[in-house]
Amino acid sequence: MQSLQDKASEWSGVAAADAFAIDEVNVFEALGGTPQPFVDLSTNFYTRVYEDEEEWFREIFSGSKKEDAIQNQYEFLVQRMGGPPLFSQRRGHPALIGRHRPFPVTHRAAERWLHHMQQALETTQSINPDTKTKMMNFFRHTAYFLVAGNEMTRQTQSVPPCKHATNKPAE
Ligand code: HEM
Repeated sequence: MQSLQDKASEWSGVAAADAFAIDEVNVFEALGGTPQPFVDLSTNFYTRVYEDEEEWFREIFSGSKKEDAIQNQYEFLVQRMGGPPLFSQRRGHPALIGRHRPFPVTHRAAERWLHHMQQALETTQSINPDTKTKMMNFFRHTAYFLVAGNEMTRQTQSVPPCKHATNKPAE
């Protein structure tokens, strides 16, 4: 059976090695060792999401306050990119597939999410070009990993561990 990682690579067009190039250096330290670049990116991203002209996509986020969504995302990114475990301290294990279970994470939604993230990255000055490329590969792969996970959770309750939420090897 094709694993979620394999599906993520196939659907996103990003090989696992490129998706996890973010683990080859400590991105958090490379960007100055403060949460600020991640706050900038998440604010930029969610401002686009909450103002999206496509109502079907904007609606997916209607259950959360924009400020909370920004905090959840930037704390996750700080942690995942090599900084302190801000997300887990406040929210627990990232468990991304489980946390996205209430939402329609379809191929179409993934493309819209990635469109906003691409634009947010392009207009965030505090992240250098090389890091932007690495982060976008991680985002593309993760988005499709979540699409594959969303399809799977409709069939089963248990989800396998993933490398998208931790840089420790999958068990
Ligand atoms: C594929 C399309 C995606 C959709 C439609 C989607 C949708 C959502 C929604 C509606 C929320 C709730 C907002 C909140 O209250 O925080 C959320 C939260 C979150 N998403 Fe996504 N997401 C997608 C992709 C991603 C990707 C690619 C990542 C990581 C790289 C990600 C990471 C997160 C995190 C960390 C949270 C906060 C979870 C929590 O604190 O409970 N999402 N997402």
